[in-house]
Amino acid sequence: MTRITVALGARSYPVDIENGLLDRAGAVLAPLARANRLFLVTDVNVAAAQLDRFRAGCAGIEIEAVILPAGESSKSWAQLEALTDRMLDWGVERGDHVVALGGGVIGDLVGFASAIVKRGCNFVQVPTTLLAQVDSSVGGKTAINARAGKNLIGAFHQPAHVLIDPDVLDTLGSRETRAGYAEVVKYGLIDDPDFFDWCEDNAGALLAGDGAARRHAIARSVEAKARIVGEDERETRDRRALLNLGHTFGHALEAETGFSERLLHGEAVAAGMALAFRYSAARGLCAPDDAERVSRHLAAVGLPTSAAEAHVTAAGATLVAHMAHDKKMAGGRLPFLLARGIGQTFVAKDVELEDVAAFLDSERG
Ligand SMILES: NC(=O)c1ccc[n+]([C@@H]2O[C@H](COP(=O)([O-])OP(=O)(O)OC[C@H]3O[C@@H](n4cnc5c(N)ncnc54)[C@H](O)[C@@H]3O)[C@@H](O)[C@H]2O)c1
Ligand SMILES: O=C(O)C(=O)C[C@@H](O)[C@H](O)[C@H](O)COP(=O)(O)O
Ligand SMILES: [Zn+2]
Repeated sequence: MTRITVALGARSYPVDIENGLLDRAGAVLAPLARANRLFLVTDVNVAAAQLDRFRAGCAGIEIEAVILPAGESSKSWAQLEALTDRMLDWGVERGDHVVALGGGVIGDLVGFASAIVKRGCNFVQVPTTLLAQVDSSVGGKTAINARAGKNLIGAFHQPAHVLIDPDVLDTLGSRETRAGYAEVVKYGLIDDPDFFDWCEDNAGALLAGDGAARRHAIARSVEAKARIVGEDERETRDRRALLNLGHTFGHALEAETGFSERLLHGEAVAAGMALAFRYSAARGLCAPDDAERVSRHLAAVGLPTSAAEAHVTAAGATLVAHMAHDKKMAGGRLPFLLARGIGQTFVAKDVELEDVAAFLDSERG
């Protein structure tokens, strides 16, 4: 088993990565289950694909399973209200460990519900998508979407434990696997050019389900995320913001598609990263060859690399209006994650939104 610790003082926690871990989840969870009972939340697809396995792995523990609709639309006030009521009806106590079995949608929603019910109870992440295993289950960002935009209502609330079983990815669809891969590539682009090289060489194997490639990608990603979160848990030091590479553009694209299945989060991030690199090149910050290399790799695995490929035709001004709701906004200015090259992402604080709008319009031809 690989264990990576997210080092946050009293709130530190382990991220365990092991094939078949779901079948042995009870060994970790039994000591966390008050009165031998666990409250678990999942979605319909994960319930069909993995819940029986999870239950078998937790033999002897009584599991109250809440099964929600799948997809981004579950990160809503309506689902949050229904879920928190279910938790209270069940009699959840602060010391309980609520289990989030699913992708980033379930993790973000359950994490937020756990942050606010009784002013905070424990939760455990059992991520079942590539995206959730490499990114969303680690770091304690929890949220639902608001009318004004993505993840605008939420809390920082760290899980008590993260259990990653790469085998659960066997049942994940290829589109969802590809979308999660965008967040893997992100770590290479932020500050690890060797890992980007590895991605170029191994994406095919990883996406085809090769076990060694999967384990390497998951462990390297979790190590990077744990390190950055440990340095800047609440995104106040220009460090954690690096994890937002591609997200300012990406969240605007997601908002434009109404947070629907038309554009998955990872697809939006892929297009957003390609846009961030092209915008960096347009400003003379980064070599055009680097920007082309990023797009070439994302396109090679079937991810979108522009607003048009993400099926968004909106004008630059419309996309920039979505960006104005970004949580990074400070003093009326929006910091942007730009790049000086592959593995050289930085926080730029001198970007004018009008300039971004003009760049986006220039992309429309
Ligand atoms: N909190 C964070 O740090 C963070 C980081 C990245 C993304 N996110 C959020 O994560 C969300 C996207 O997460 P996602 O890509 O995991 O999407 P998701 O949770 O919607 O899962 C994608 C689809 O795969 C299905 N699924 C999940 N696991 C499966 C399995 N093992 N077998 C079969 N089907 C399975 C789900 O039912 C769903 O239909 C977005 O809302 C994004 O904002 C949060
Ligand atoms: O953990 C982080 O920090 C990230 O930025 C990870 C992102 O992949 C993730 O999508 C996150 O939810 C975006 O953060 P937000 O603060 O822009 O909502
Ligand atoms: Zn993301």
